[in-house]
Amino acid sequence: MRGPAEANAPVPAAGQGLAACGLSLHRGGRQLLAGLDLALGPGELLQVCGANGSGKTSLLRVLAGLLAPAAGTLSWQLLPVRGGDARYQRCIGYLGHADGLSADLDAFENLAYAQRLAGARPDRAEALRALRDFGVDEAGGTPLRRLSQGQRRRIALARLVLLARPLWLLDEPLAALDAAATACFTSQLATHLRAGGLAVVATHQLLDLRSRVLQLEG
Ligand SMILES: Nc1ncnc2c1ncn2[C@@H]1O[C@H](COP(=O)(O)OP(=O)(O)OP(=O)(O)O)[C@@H](O)[C@H]1O
Repeated sequence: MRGPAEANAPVPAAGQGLAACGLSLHRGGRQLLAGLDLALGPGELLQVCGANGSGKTSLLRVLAGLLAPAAGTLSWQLLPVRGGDARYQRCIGYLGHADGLSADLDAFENLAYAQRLAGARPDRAEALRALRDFGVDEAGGTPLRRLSQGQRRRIALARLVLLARPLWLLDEPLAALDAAATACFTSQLATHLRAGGLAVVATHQLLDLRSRVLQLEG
């Protein structure tokens, strides 16, 4: 059942979680965001929709600290986020259009690398569980260059779950996924939210979960 997704719903007061205040952004000579406020608390999902070029990716990159807005501020857990903020970066699970995986490594090696980068000890059993959750455990030993785009996307999503960051910022997570993988991802996202995680998802295909929806007009 689709939850009550409210388009451009009123923004709750900023508090624990992610808050953006007065975000403005120009790109390619166009104003994409003008004084945007948003706040997201534990267990909340924001879906960002809009036509091609309306600014979904740009907004996610601003929220991830990868792109500086022309104006506005960002805060996380009530503290301001500054460029290159390591405290904030450790809390984000960011997945862009590109999967950010090495094509020369297999899934286990990619996941182990990601765990090491995150300062954790690689755990093959945990990696196997995450790959199994996305139905790609049997392909786990194959270099990614020999896998399909959808299989690679599944592995990138398994990495997201494995790293267990509280704030997910996801750009078109359903790209290249079939119906089974879409259902797996939706279930994993619901589990993340139930556990108090937060998520901002840019999508052309609304997820069947209780959420707020931000419609960008571009
Ligand atoms: N690197 C860049 N330099 C200059 N302008 C850019 C750059 N990347 C994007 N833009 C501009 O920003 C606008 C918004 O792009 P963005 O990728 O955020 O849109 P989007 O809503 O994610 O689109 P899509 O649905 O196609 O993924 C684009 O129309 C483009 O004009």
